[in-house]
Amino acid sequence: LPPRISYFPNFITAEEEEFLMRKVYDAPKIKWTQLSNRRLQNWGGLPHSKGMIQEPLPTWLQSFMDRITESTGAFTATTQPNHCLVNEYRPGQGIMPHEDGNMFYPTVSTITLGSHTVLDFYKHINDEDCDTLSVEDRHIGSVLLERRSLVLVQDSMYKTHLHGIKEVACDTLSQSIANLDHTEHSLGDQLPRDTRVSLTIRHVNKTTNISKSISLFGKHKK
Ligand SMILES: O=C(O)CCC(=O)C(=O)O
Ligand SMILES: [Fe+2]
Repeated sequence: LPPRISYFPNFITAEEEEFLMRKVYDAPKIKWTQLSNRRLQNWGGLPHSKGMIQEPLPTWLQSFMDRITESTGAFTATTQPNHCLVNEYRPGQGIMPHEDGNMFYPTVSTITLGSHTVLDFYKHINDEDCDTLSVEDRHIGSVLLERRSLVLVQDSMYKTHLHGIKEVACDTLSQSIANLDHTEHSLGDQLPRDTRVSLTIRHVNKTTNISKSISLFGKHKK
């Protein structure tokens, strides 16, 4: 795959995985947003092009975000992760190919809990010679995300490629899995999916606080 993807198997222990799962499922029901093909939780504020109104992150989450910063060097002093999106996928659920966009620093880090998945990468639809190709013809490779792993997607893989997860209940590992040698699995393995919870940890470029945002949205008249 083009630069760059970094894969860290067993980034967290089984106990830490259980701890994080418990924290996610202990969150109040109102914290969940139900989409047609998955559920999600937002931590740190709602990303918005005018600036994310920052909310304090719980310490259980902040400590894992700090570990990513300290152990990977993927974020700089001024681009510390400040946002976490929790996605829950049941077997057969996924996410359409998309780009994460310029609200975020061009690094995304994802911790996978509960089940593996396969993250697929595609050439961008705006690429020359690409506009006539089908989605499958634009597929350039995939990464197997095992439970407890961390993956970093940076640079051109972030900026000029799309990523997505197929809506299947079982993955058959093919040649297109770029990190197969760094996993516990082999070519041809069939891996049924269980419920997967992912923590997508990013730096939101533009942030604001509540008083700044009130004036930003024009409600603050003197
Ligand atoms: O669940 C994942 O690993 C990917 C989530 C994702 O791409 C997103 O929320 O933008
Ligand atoms: Fe994404």
